[in-house]
Amino acid sequence: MSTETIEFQAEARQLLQLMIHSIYSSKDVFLRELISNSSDALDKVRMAAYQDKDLVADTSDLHISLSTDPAARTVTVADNGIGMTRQEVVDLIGTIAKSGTGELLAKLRQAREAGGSEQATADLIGQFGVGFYSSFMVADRVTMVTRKAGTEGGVQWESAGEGSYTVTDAPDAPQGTSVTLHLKPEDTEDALHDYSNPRTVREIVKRYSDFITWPIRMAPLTTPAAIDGEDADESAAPAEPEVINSRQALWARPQSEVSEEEYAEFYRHVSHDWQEPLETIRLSAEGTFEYQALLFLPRQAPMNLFYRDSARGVQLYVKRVFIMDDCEALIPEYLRFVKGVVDAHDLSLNISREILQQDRQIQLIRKRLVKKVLSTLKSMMTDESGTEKYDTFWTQFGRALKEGLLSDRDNQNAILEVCSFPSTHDAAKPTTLQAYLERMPEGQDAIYYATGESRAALEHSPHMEAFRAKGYEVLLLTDQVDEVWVDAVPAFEDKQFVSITRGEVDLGGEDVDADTQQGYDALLGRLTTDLADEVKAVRLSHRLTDSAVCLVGEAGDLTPTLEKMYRAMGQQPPTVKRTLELNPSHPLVVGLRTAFEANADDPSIQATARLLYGMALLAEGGELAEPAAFVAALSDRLAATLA
Ligand SMILES: Nc1ncnc2c1ncn2[C@@H]1O[C@H](COP(=O)(O)OP(=O)(O)OP(=O)(O)O)[C@@H](O)[C@H]1O
Repeated sequence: MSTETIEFQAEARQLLQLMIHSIYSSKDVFLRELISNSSDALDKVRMAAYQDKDLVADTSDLHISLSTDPAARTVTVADNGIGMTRQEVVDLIGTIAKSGTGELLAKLRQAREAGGSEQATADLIGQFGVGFYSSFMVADRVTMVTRKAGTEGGVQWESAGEGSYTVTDAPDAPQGTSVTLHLKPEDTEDALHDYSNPRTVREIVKRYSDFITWPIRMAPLTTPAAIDGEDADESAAPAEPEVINSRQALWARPQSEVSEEEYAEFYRHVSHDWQEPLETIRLSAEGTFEYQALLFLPRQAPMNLFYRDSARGVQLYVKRVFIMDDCEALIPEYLRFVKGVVDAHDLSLNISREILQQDRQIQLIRKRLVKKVLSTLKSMMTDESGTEKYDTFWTQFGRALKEGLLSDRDNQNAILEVCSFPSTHDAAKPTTLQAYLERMPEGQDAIYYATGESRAALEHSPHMEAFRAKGYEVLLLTDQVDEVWVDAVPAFEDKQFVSITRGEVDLGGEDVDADTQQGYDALLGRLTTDLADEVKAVRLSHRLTDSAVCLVGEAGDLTPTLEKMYRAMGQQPPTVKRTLELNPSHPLVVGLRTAFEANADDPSIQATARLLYGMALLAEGGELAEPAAFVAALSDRLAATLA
């Protein structure tokens, strides 16, 4: 196959355009991205050679080499790592195969059209982890030559970052990948430095990639003639390539010697994030079973946090040797946003993913990581100097963390301790459960909550009336996961979670007296028959003060929101009938009883029963099955009152 011209996939093209016209203040980061890719490629070839003894790959001198050519205005980042096949080049470089890409691009466009801040746009772009494409921030043409380890013959890829790229055979390509950037003119005003100057390159490597464990070699200039800033001693013998990174694993260095900036750069390397981490967590164990971990909480949720393909887990090293990315066995799914590295000293180098799941050491490490993450969250939450970090964390990752209430029973309480929930106490700020308990008035002995689709609907639902009257705070739970965990978590600090929309409530108020109850028995029986298709029963209510009616479920029943969620997923859950509760002191209910007692055969009784049921649905923010029938019945009733 000779030269082929191929169009970039539409999303890739859009993203490239954004990169090219990028307003990133720091264009230097392209180098970090390329070095990071090379480092990954070296990790991969070492692992591949280890796992497949027949692989014809050269792993004798794995390294990254940088070279510049000031005259030609190029800079090249090369590695002798895993490389790519022709098909991989097309699939990995020409397309973006991440779920959520379309939505994020749409958000970006909106942000731009709305004149959003440059930082906001940059943060959005950063969520893509644009890696290789960042080359086009500094280059107007990029050439990549690559050969997959263990295969013959390579390919050359080239593009100006416009609509298409070319792929050509490169029979003599060495193992690995070499990326050459044909640099745009220097433009200091636009923070576009002269990346063909070795000194500039060296400084950037020191700043961003010092910890990379592979040697990064800087080739000497072939023309030592006066390069601005580079000490050229013409009498000296031709210099050897020089290793310019210190190669020290951050997690193995004493904590006091590692700067925040170094942690931040390392975080960017492992996470592909462009921002700083929100929190850095270190832990280590010595003795018979030794390991170190360096974990990070990101500042922003990745776009695919709630997609199935969301990568999870931290990197696993064994005695400084990279073993695998995304090691799921080390981190439970609900902590999938945690990034970082675990370096275990006593594992076998050729441990597989399957074996890892059962390895006792790994299970122990995982247990400790989880506890440490949760205790870190607790410190963030109770930090006396402010809870901004915790607040950011909760906004970004609270939804994911709450999944742990279902999947990690052992840590249920520790998770509850670091959760926050919107509540009726303060519309602007969610509350912790501890704070809720502290505010509980005398006489309240449960944690009350309501689940539903929006805060507004819950706040105005009739179910809330008696609680408001009593001054009891109610948690307003509107995330999908809330519908599920509330049934799985019995209590917090001995206080039960009680739904205000399910079961009978007894707020210790005045009971409906026996006479009233008796007076209503016949009507309740009749309404239960009339509404048999819609409700389980009709009874008098203890929870209404202002409204005439409301619907309540039984504890453990599917809630209306859950039913809807199942339907949205294409399932057909059994329809759950609820109980209709009437407020015996409401004029409408009193009037209905009078009408019923006057003439039990009056057809308007049944019509009113249906209207009451519809009203109860509407008041809680629900949807009527037949809105037109409801409206027809309502206009009939209204017309009758005017006649
Ligand atoms: N030097 C390289 N050697 C081998 N494969 C590479 C190299 N550079 C890039 N690739 C392949 O191309 C893919 C895309 O690279 P790119 O930099 O765009 O994104 P990424 O590194 O996967 O992650 P992110 O998009 O989060 O930065 C990589 O995942 C890798 O498979």
